[in-house]
Amino acid sequence: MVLTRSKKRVAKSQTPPLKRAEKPQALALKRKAEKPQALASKKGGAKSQKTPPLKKQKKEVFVEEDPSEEDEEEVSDDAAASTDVESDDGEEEGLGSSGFFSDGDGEENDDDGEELLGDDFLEGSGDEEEHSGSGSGSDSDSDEGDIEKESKLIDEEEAKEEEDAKAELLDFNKEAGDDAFRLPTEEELEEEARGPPDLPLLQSRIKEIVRALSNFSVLRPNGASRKDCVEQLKSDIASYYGYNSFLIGALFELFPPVELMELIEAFEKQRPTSIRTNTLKTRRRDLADVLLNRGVNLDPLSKWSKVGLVVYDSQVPIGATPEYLSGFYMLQGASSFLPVMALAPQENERIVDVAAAPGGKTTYVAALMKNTGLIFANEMKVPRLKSLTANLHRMGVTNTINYYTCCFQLPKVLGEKSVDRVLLDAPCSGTGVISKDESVKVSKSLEEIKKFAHLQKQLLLAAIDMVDATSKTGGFIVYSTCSLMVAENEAVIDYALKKRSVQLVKTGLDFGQDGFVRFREHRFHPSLNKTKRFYPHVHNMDGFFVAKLKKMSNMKQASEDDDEALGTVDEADVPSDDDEAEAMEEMEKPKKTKESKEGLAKSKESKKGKKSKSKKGEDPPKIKKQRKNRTEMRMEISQAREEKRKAMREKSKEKQ
Ligand SMILES: C[S@@+](CC[C@H](N)C(=O)[O-])C[C@H]1O[C@@H](n2cnc3c(N)ncnc32)[C@H](O)[C@@H]1O
Repeated sequence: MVLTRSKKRVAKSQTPPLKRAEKPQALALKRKAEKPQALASKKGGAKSQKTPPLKKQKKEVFVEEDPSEEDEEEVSDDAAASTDVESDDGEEEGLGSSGFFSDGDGEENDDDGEELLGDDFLEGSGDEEEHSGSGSGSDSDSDEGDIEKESKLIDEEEAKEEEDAKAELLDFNKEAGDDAFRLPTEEELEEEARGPPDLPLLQSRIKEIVRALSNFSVLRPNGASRKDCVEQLKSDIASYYGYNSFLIGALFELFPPVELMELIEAFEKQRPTSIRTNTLKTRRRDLADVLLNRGVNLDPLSKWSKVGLVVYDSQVPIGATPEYLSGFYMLQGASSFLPVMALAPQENERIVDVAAAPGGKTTYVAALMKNTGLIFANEMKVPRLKSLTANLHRMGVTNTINYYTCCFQLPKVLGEKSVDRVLLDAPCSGTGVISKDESVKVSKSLEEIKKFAHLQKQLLLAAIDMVDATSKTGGFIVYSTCSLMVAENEAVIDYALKKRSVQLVKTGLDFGQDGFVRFREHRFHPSLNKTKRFYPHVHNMDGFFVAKLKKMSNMKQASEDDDEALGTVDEADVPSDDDEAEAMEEMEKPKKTKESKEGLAKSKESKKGKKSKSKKGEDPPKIKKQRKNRTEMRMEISQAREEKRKAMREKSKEKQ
C-alpha cells in the first residue's frame, strides 16, 4: 500500500512543474498545430511526462506475449513466420488497452490514479526496489524502532510533498485565472447548440478533457466530476467526428479516453494499401519486381506475412494492372490475412468458407491448399456471389464449389461432421473498419448489434456442426469479424463454448491483443484470452477479431436448446428494415425446397416458442414442457407427412 501511495505522489509532484512551464492555453495552441498522427505519438510523450512509468509499463504488461507458447497445431507458413507487428510500425506507445472498465464509463471513482497504481504490478515492483534500495542502504541493520521511525519520516515527507503539489496546483490555477480549462456551463452549451459546430473549439476542448481525464486528481477542471468530463467528451467527440451517441458510448466502454482518441484518430485515416501475392500463379519477389517496374512503390507487408506487400504509392491504378487482371495478386487489407493464417488449411482437406464473397479469404485458402482438396465457398447474397465467382476465376482457383444458401442450411446440404475445417468470416457491424466505411459512425444501434450477435451465434453453431471432430488433419473452426463489439466477438464464442463440444486454441498469430475474459458485468470462459483483437491505432490495420476453435467431439451437447438460449439474449425482435434483416428473410427462401421445409417448420416452432417465452417469462419446468411439446409437434408433422405420402401412393396405385 505504501508503495502505491508513494508512486502516486511521485507522479503528482512531477506534474505541476510541467504545467508551470507551459500554461494550458499555450499547450492547446501547440497541440492545435500538431498533425493528427503526431497527436497520438505526442500523447505518448505527454503521458510519459504526466504519469509516465505507470501507464506505459502497464500497457507493456498487457501486450507482452510469451514467445515460447506454441499453437496446438502446425500453423501455416505465414503464421509460423509471424513476429510482433508492433515492433514494425513503431507504435508501441499506443499498445494495450488496460483500463477498459475504469476509465471509460464515467461512473468510476474520481481518483483514477489510485486505481491504475493498484493494478500495476510491474510498476509496483519498480517502486519497491527504489524504496528498499534506499531503505537497506540507510539502515539495514537497524532495529524495528528505527524502521518505524524511518517509515514515519518517509510518510511525513510524502504527506508534505503531496501538500506542496496541491498548493502548487492551486497557485497554478490562480495564476492561470480565466485561462484555466473548465467545462462549459449549460448556458454556454445552449449558445453553442444554436450555431453550427465550432470545430476548433470542440477540438481543443476534446484535447483538454482527455488530458484532464488522464490525470484527473491533478488536472480536474474546476468543480467538475469525472462523469461530467466523460459526458462532455462523448458529446464533443460525437459532434466533432460525426458519430452517433450509441457508438461513442460503446467505444468508451472498450477504451480509456486517451487510447480511444488514438483509435478515433486512426479511423480518420486510411490504412495502408496492401496486396496479397497469389502463390498459385507467382512468387512475391517476382510480383514485386514487375510492379516496381510499373512504377508501384512497395515493400514487403511485414515480418508476419510471406505473401503480403504494402503499396505506398503507384503511377498506375493498382486494381487494374495486367498482373491484377491476370490474378497475380488480390487487393486485400492486412487484417484479412489473419483468419486464413489462423485457419491454417492443409492440402487435400475439405474446407467450408461460410460467408465467402467476394472471395478474398477463399482465394487465400485455395492458395495455401495449392488448389488441392475441396473448398465449399458459400454466400447467400446473389449479387455478391458474382464477385466471388469472378475472383475465383481470376485467381485461377480450381478446387472450389460455390454454394448459394444461408449458412443455417449448409450442414443439411453438405452434411454434419463432413469437413475438416470451417472459416466463418461472419457478417458483422463493421465497427472495426470505419476508415473504409464512414457510414458506420452513424448507422449502428444497440438493436443492430444484438441482431448481428444473434445471427453470428446461429452461424457459428452451424459452422461447428459441419466439422468432423475426428478429422485426422483438422477439426478446426475459425471465427472472425471486423467488429470491435464484445457482443459480436467474445460473447459469441463464449456462447458456442457452452453449446457445443469445442475448445478455444491459440490462433497461431503471435501479435494482436488478447480477447476479453471479462467485460463490464460479463465474465467469459478464461480461455477467451486465446482469441485475438487487432486495432487500427495499435497494429495499423483494420479492427479485427479472430478466434480458433477445436471441435472435441461430434456429439451435440444441446442442439435442441439452441434457439431457446438465443431467445434469452433478448433478440427475438430484430428490426427488419436493413440489410441483415433482409438476409434473415432471404434465409427462408431455400426452405421452399423439399428438404428444407422441415427447417421452416422448426423455425416457425422456435419463433412460437420465443413469443410465448417473452410473453410469459418462463421458468425451467415450462421450458421442458415446451420442448416436449415441440418434439411431439415434430412427430405429428412427420406422421402427417407420412400419411400424406401414403395416401398419394395409394391414389397413384388406384390410377394405375
Ligand atoms: C464479412 S463478409 C465476408 C467477406 C469474405 N469472407 C472475404 O474475405 O472476402 C460477410 C458475408 O456474409 C454474407 N452473409 C450474410 N448473412 C449470411 C448468412 N446468413 N449466411 C451466409 N452468408 C451470409 C454477406 O453477404 C457477406 O458477403
